[in-house]
Amino acid sequence: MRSVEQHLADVLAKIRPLPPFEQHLLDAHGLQLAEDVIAPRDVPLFDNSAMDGYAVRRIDVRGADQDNPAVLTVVQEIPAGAATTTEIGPGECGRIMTGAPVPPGADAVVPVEWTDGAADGTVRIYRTPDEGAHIRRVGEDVRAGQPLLSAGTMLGARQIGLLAAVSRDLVAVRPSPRVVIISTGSELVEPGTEPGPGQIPDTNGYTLAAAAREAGAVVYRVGVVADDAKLLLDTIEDQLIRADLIVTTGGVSVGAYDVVKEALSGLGTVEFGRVAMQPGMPQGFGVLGPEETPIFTLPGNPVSAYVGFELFVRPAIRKLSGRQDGLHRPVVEAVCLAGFKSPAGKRQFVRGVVVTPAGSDGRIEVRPVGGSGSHLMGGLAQANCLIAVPEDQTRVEAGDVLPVILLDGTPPETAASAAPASPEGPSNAGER
Ligand SMILES: Nc1nc2c(c(=O)[nH]1)N[C@H]1C(S)=C(S)[C@@H](COP(=O)(O)OP(=O)(O)OC[C@H]3O[C@@H](n4cnc5c(N)ncnc54)[C@H](O)[C@@H]3O)O[C@H]1N2
Ligand code: MOO
Ligand SMILES: [Mg+2]
Repeated sequence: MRSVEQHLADVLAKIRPLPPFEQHLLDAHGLQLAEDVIAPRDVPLFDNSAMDGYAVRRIDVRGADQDNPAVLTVVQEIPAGAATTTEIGPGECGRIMTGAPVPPGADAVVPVEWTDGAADGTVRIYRTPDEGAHIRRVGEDVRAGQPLLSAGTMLGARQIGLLAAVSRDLVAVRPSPRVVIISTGSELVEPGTEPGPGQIPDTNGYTLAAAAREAGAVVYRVGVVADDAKLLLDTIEDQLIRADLIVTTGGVSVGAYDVVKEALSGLGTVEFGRVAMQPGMPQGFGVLGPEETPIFTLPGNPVSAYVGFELFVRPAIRKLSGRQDGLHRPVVEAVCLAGFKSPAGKRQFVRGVVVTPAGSDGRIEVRPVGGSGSHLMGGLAQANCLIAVPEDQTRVEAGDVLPVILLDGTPPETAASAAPASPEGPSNAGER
C-alpha cells in the first residue's frame, strides 16, 4: 500500500496547468491569472481633487480665518472629466469638483464647507489649507512599471477592480477545468426518483459535482452508468472530448460487478492501487486518450468518494486551473474532545467539527461527528473538518492533539452549536 503523500505526489506530477488564453476582464472573474501584470500606467493618472471646493494657491490664503477671510476671484469651473484647465494666477482660484484635474498653479484644495461664494464671482476662504491639501497625487496609488499581480493569483472582485483601474481590458487567464463526473452502479437512481427494491439514490454524483464546483471547476455530471464495462467505456470515450479531468465512483473493488478496471484497461495508463487510508483505500488514477486527460476512479462508498476527492482530486483541479497557492486545504493542530479507535497501518480521516472556544487563547478543539463508516453521510454533512489520525495510532484519547484538515462551508456558529459526540466518539472505526 502507498502512503497518502506518495499517491498525491504521483497524481500531481502528472497534472499540468491548462493552457492560458486571453479573456475580457469581466469574464476573467474567478479564474487564475496566467501572467505577471506590471502596472502599465500611474494611478491616479493625474493630480486631482479629493473634495468639492476651490483649487487655490496656498500663498494667497495664508493666515485666512473666520474673521479675516481671503477673497479670491473664481476664474474657472472644473468638473470631473474636464479636459483642459488654465493656470491659476495670483488672487485667483478654480471651482473644482471631486476627481477633477487640479489646474497648474494651484497647490491645495479648500473644501466648499470652508468657503462662502459670492454672486460677483469671488469666494471667501475662511481657513488656510495645508500644503497639497485634498490633492490626490499622480501615481500615489500605483506607479507605472510596478508589479501589480502575479501569475497564479485568483481574480476576485478586488483584483478585477485593480486591473480595470490600470485600464487593462484583456488578461491572460487559465480556464476553469471542465470536470466530468460519472457514477457507476446498477443500483443507483436519480434523487427524486422513488428507489425500487435494492436501489439507492446517486449520492456521489451530487456530492462530487458540488465539491468540484467549489474547487473552481465547470462540472458536467453525466449521471449514472450501470455496472457494464462496455457501457462505461463508451461513456468515457464520449466524454473525453469535453473533459479536462474525469472522475468516476464505484466499481473499483473486488466485487463481481466492479467493472471499472476492466473498462479502462485498454484506454490509457490507469493504475489501480491501495492507499493506506480509511476511508478511501482503493484509488485509481491515470491519463486517457490523445490529450492525456487525467482520470480518477474513486471508491463507491460515499464518504470514501468524498475523502478521495478532497485529498487527491481537489488539488488536481486547483493545479489544472493554474493556482500556485491554495492547492491544499489548511491544516491546523487541534485538541480532540473524544476518544475513538483507529485502524492500524492506515491514516484515518475522521469527520469532525472544529470549535474555537471563546477566551481559549486560540486553542482549537475538534469533536468527532457521526462515526467512521464510509457509508455514513449524516456526520459528513455536519462536519467542517477531517481529523487525520496517523497510521501508527490505533487509539485516540480525549485530549490528544491531531492534525485537522479544515473544509469550508460551515460557519463557526454552526460548529459551536453542533451536537456533542458520544463519550466514545465514533464506535464503529474500521467499519466499511
Ligand atoms: N472483499 C472486499 N470487499 C470490499 C473491499 C475489499 O478490500 N475487499 N473494500 C471495501 C472498501 S474499503 C470500499 S471503499 C469499497 C469500494 O467499493 P467499489 O469502489 O467497488 O464501489 P461499489 O462496490 O460500486 O460500491 C460500494 C458501496 O457504495 C455504494 N455506492 C456506490 N456508488 C454510489 C453512489 N454514486 N451513491 C451512493 N452510494 C454509492 C454502493 O451501493 C455500495 O454500497 O469496497 C469495499 N468492499
Ligand atoms: O476504503 Mo473504503 O473507502 O474504507 O470504505
Ligand atoms: Mg464494489
